Amino acid sequence: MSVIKSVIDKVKHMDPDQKEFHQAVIEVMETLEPTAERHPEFVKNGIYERIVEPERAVQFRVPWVDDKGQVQVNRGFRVQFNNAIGPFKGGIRFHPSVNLGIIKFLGFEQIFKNSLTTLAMGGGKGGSDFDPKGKSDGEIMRFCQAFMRELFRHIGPETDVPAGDIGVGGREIGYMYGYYKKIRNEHTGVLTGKGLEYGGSLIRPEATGYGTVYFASEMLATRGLDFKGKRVAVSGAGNVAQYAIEKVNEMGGTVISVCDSGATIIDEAGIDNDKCCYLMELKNVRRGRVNEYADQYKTVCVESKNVWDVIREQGIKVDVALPCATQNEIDGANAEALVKNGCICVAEGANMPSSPEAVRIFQANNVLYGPGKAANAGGVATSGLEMSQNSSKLSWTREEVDSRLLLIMKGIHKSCLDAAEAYGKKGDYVTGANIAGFVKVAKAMLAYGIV
Ligand SMILES: NC(=O)C1=CN([C@@H]2O[C@H](COP(=O)(O)OP(=O)(O)OC[C@H]3O[C@@H](n4cnc5c(N)ncnc54)[C@H](OP(=O)(O)O)[C@@H]3O)[C@@H](O)[C@H]2O)C=CC1
Ligand SMILES: O=C(O)CCC(=O)C(=O)O
Repeated sequence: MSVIKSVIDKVKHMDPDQKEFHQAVIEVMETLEPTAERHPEFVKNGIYERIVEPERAVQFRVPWVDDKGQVQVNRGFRVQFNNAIGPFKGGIRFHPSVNLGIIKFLGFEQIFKNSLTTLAMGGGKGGSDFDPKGKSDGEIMRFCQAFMRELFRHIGPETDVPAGDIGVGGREIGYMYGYYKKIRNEHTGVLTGKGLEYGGSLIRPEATGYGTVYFASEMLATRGLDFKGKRVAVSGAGNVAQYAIEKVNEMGGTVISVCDSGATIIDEAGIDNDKCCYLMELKNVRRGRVNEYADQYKTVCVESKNVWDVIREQGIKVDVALPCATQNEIDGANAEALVKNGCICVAEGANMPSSPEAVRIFQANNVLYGPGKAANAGGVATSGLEMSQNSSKLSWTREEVDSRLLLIMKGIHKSCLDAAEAYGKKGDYVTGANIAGFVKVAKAMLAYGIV
């Protein structure tokens, strides 16, 4: 039996209920077969067995008091997956669906993504099953403080540097950083995505969305195409979606959709910059639902369905798809429909938003398909730039950070294509991203011996 198959079997056997983690491991491992043939030293030193096992995974109790004075208890996690090339690095997710398997899938993906950025960052991820929806600002603050009351002992600027993800934005980072500073009595780059006044980087809020569009633009350029005049479907309405919309508008495309977990909006006239500002205020300040957008602009609003279901059911034409909400939002039927409706490019702002069947359909139909670990790496890359600025106690201009982000995304695109070609899979961004990300980490692990 090949080492790859035996690693996959072992992962399934050890944690049978962690289905998202299995999905991520299978997707990566199946493309790494040729690296085992070319690098027998990786096999001999157990690199494949070791890379699927987190360095450590911490689970903890998060007790907090709600506005009615009642004690609530949530579960917190931090999975420190691999620090071969730098401190553990990856976001924190607050969402009721969070469990150990989801955090492990995200932490595992982060290893390869962070490696692709070329910056010195290992892979990690954390979160809680806490649901921020409908909570008051005071409740969010008390929860963030309770979460940090345990997390602080596991993190540090040279150890593990968390950031935001679903349900964790600037407000939550502020509360967590403020509490860390209080109990450790130190001002240090222990979190990224911080406010500009206390060590954050310009462009970090924009970086994941902008980076995804930069990556898509590079993919389109391989076929002599660009965003001008393209109809673009975006899912989600949060951080990544908002700045993807802003960048698509700048590049001359028309974004026709957004969604949250309550509804999908189809705006045939396009979500222009004014409407995007409205969406940002709605989501980031008023913390409302996207159906208010439909009331404001008299657009189509389909309750309880995601963007991809609506596009399939209504036969909506789309040139470029940017899934920016959550894992497995595009299933096989949705992928078939996107292909049928003319989609030529999919760049994943979210982590693992396409199911394995959807990925197969995109690739079989020659769609330019950019997996999340490459396409959305701009967020963590800019977190890496925030860490650099914190270490040197400097703040770079918006132009400087954005130009570095663009260069990094171009570099990731090239690394994916180069690795794919070097391993006989020309144009396959999945294989390219996995191999390019993996080989660097594997070589570092090899250098350390068995630890
Ligand atoms: N923030 C970052 O820097 C990075 C984020 N990512 C990934 O991007 C994705 C989005 O993250 P981000 O924008 O930060 O998170 P946000 O919390 O800011 O936004 C998430 C958006 O997706 C929607 N959403 C979540 N689940 C569903 C669902 N099941 N159906 C429909 N809509 C849903 C949310 O709606 P609702 O509010 O109703 O839940 C919300 O509008 C995630 O996969 C994340 O891991 C990747 C790299 C970096
Ligand atoms: O900025 C970071 O550290 C993490 C971003 C993130 O969570 C991700 O890339 O999925």
